[in-house]
Amino acid sequence: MLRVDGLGKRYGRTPVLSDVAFTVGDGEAVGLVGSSGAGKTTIARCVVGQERPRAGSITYDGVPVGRSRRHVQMVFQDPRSSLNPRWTVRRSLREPARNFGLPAPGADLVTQVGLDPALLDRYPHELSTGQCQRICIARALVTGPRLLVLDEPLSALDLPLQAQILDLLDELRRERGLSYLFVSHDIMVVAALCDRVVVLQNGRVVEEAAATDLLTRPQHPHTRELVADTPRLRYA
Ligand SMILES: Nc1ncnc2c1ncn2[C@@H]1O[C@H](COP(=O)(O)OP(=O)(O)OP(=O)(O)O)[C@@H](O)[C@H]1O
Repeated sequence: MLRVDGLGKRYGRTPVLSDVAFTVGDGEAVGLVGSSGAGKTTIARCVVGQERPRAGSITYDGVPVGRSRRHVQMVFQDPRSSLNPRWTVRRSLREPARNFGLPAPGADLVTQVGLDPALLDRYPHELSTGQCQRICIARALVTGPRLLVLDEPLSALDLPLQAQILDLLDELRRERGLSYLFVSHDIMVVAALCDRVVVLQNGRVVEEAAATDLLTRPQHPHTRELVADTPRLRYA
């Protein structure tokens, strides 16, 4: 289980996170929503150990996250810029395995994310954005993680592709028993994938609820705003 407790962070004198606390249970998908600047990416980066919080603790199964990197992996917003343009897909997938002294992944990993293994010898510029995001998801799976932190993984994609990647994430979670911390400004996308949602405003948690309750009975005014601001037709 991921446990975030009393998390605080400042950039210079500006506080960006204050006393943030939540958990992500085994096999659970938790959404982190909030408008731009709420602190979502900062939390995601703290969870994967890319940022050091000023206060609080983040543990995975009781171990500080900095020491459980293999089990907590991240998928970023812009798949194209998060792949090395000079590396083939094969190399991008081999690198995390090498870092952790694991065997190089085979073609089956590429198949699992819905791609043709022939793509292993291609470069990112030869792939579509959707294919790049599938490769980034595959890359995050190389170390056999238990938790994926997904930071706006759909925002570079058009709507039909968003739905496809959501389906893939849902399937991978069921097959592998993964947990997700899914960061998004879009409460509908989060509700489509997640069991539980944490709502953030100005670096504070203002509401936490089951995904279904959040849409039908939002409690906090900011949650109501987020629900009202999102087009309702998608993923219905
Ligand atoms: N490296 C940094 N230096 C200074 N301020 C930063 C830095 N990174 C983020 N911030 C500020 O911290 C606050 C939270 O940013 P963060 O990116 O975590 O929000 P967010 O909810 O992910 O927003 P968005 O949806 O726009 O990505 C913002 O006010 C942002 O300007």
